Amino acid sequence: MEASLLKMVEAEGRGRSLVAAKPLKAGQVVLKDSPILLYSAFPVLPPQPFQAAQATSESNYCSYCFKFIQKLQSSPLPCPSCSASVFCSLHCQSLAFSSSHSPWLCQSLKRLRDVGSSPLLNRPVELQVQMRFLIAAYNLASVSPSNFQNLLSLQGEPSMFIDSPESKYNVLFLHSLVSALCPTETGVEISFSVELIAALLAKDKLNAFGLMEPFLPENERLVRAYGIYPRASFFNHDCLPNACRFDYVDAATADGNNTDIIVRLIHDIPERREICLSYFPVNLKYSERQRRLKEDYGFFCDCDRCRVEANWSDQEYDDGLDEDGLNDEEEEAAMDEDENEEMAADEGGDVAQEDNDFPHAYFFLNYMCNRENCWGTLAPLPPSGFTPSMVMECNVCGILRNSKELMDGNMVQQ
Ligand SMILES: C[S@@+](CC[C@H](N)C(=O)[O-])C[C@H]1O[C@@H](n2cnc3c(N)ncnc32)[C@H](O)[C@@H]1O
Repeated sequence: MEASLLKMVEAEGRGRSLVAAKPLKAGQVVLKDSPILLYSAFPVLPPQPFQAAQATSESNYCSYCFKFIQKLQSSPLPCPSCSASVFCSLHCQSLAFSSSHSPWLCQSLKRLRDVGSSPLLNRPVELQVQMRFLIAAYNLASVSPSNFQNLLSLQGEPSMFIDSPESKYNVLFLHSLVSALCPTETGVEISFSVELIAALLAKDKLNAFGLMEPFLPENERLVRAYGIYPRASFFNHDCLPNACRFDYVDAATADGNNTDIIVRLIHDIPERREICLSYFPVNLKYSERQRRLKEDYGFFCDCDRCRVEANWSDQEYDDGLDEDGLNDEEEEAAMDEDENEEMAADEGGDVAQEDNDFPHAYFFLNYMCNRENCWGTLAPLPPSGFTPSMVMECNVCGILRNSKELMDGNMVQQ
């Protein structure tokens, strides 16, 4: 955590929360976090019958850094033992062998992938991916006990997975698989009980970030890998976030940390204001947002936007919403807000948005990407010194736009 920028506080009804330790600027990077655990989002066993011509499969990605291998110059290096895991370079391979692809994990995956005897055969994809997470977590306990403790310190209670008979059945099944794979003589001191398996699944569900495929307007954007980012996990949700996260998995990063996530501020933030991300695209309707927050994160959202939209009927939502998701009245409100902001900025003041009936209108016009089917959030590039950047970057499609020309849809570069 950038201790000078963020402070962790306990907030009533929201648990640990991150607040600005001082006034912060639009575009400022408030956190760069590396994963303590990464695992593939692909099922352990390929779908049956396996389509060789399938556009993407596990072997398209480096099993260590999750870069798209076909984009790279060098030919991929399969793991000599399990061969289903491939690496983009000798460097990634040797790092993986001493961490995420240890001999135990490699053997476990090999057993689970054996179509003749795998207990995961014909099991749902979600269960197979949960199994991947659990063996990665067990492996973490062995190769890095301190990072495993970090994982255990994240929010997530076993009850989330053992209170309903169906999810309890899955936990018992996954527990039996993990137990069968665990060596009797193990360096892991923690017992992987049913309760721990349920707690780990809950921690994964509440805290994992998805590393996504690049955006293509005509395709649904799939998750390539999931990661546990111990510090980024402390950001709470808001349906109108003031920060958003970026990742650059396929980029050639100088430090080799291509799986890091970077959290940047969308606009200026005063000291002590909580910094929040949105846990999903901001264009979702009130009922859909509340459903996802309840089912996936176990809470009811009472943010400014939800308080306004709670009184809307579905009809009101649909009436007259145009491409940017705003109706005429809202658009006018947002335009006024825009003018207010310019005036406030000229006067060196802040924009008061609290009393706005349409807290999202200003946000949608200024910070939501208007590229077809993108629904990403725009944040300025980092300021240079005290000078704010006029270039906004979309955290989904990556497009760069000049903030003054945003409403005309002009792009700077792709
Ligand atoms: C990724 S964690 C965020 C950090 C968490 N508050 C903690 O103490 O570790 C997600 C969990 O935080 C809580 N949370 C996040 N946003 C919230 C909000 N807007 N209102 C209430 N609880 C929230 C929920 O319990 C959610 O499952």
